[in-house]
Amino acid sequence: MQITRLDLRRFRRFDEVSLAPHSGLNLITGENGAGKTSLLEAMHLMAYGRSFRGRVRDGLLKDGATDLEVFVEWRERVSSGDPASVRVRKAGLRHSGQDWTGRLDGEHVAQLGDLCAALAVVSFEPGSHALVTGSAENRRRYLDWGLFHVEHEFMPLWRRYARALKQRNALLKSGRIRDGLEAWERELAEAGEPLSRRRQLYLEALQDTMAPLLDRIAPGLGRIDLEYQPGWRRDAMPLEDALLLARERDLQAGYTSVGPHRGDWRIQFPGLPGREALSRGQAKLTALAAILGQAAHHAHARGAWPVIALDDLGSELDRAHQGRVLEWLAESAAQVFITGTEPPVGMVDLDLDVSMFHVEHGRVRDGAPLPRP
Ligand SMILES: Nc1ncnc2c1ncn2[C@@H]1O[C@H](COP(=O)(O)OP(=O)(O)OP(=O)(O)O)[C@@H](O)[C@H]1O
Repeated sequence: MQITRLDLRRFRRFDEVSLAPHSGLNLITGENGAGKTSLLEAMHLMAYGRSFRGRVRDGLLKDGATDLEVFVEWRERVSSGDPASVRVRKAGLRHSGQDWTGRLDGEHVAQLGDLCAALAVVSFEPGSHALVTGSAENRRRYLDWGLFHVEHEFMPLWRRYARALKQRNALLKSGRIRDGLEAWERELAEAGEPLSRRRQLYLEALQDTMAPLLDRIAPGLGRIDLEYQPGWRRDAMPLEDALLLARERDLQAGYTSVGPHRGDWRIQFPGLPGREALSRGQAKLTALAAILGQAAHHAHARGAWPVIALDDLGSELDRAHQGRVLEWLAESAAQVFITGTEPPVGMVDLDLDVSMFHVEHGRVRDGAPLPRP
């Protein structure tokens, strides 16, 4: 996947701005507050239906404006037929007041999820170490995003599970346990068991891409093990039994305490002394390996790389670590966006082909070429 055009209107500080990125590495520089992150945020918004700067979509609309627009055009390889054939796709998103509307390839989309399914972007930003050190929700969302893009059957399963969970929780809250609680528990189990299995298999596959990647970019961290936690004692009993067993407690609490919605996964570092206390830089490298490993898995499973967006890559990583990450990125066939107030120091050491952009005064222009090593 390669984004060939990004247009923003009345988005954050931009009145109207356009970016025509290239394949491979794109570096976007600019002073603090110039709007570099906002450019990546707009791509992320199109690909996820939300910003990476929190759940709330408020604040995206330029001060004083009544609507915003994001337009993305990209090229992707057509999976069947001639391997060299590509198609151009276009997606638009408009937000006015409370309403969001989307268009994909000239057609109105019924739900923003259709845009998310079409455009695959993985984002890494200074808060991404939450994937390692933050709440389980970050890690579940990460797994589910990957599965959503590589397995068509995952989304219907996930929706079925979410619906049954909502129903069971509503019954628990109202105390009306005779109104079909058992049927909803069966439904939860029927959707939750395969959902959980898919997550586990996906995590096992990720271990194969992530472990060598982390070993390459941060060799000091040693071996890793990804450990899946299903959200109930799956080794001891099926989900339906676990729900039955938790029923009394759940009635008291008014919500469902077991199931894949409480699942999690962990990265273990068996060889690392003090492994519970990764430094911020180490946590950042680990989260970066998780995100890039997911991109590599996506490329393997789908035959095309997602777009990789790395906000402020240089911060908290020393020169050598930056260099290793950049070399890996340059060897991949992915389109990559990197932002920074300056070119990352690790980039200057390498003889890489980088397209340069500079954001200033609400505009994007071509940036100065990198100094050669
Ligand atoms: N809704 C809005 N309307 C107008 N300006 C906004 C809005 N939201 C954010 N801004 C401005 O946009 C800028 C933030 O942009 P962004 O975070 O993309 O900058 P950046 O170049 O990534 O900065 P840094 O290098 O400091 O991370 C700030 O100057 C902020 O005041």
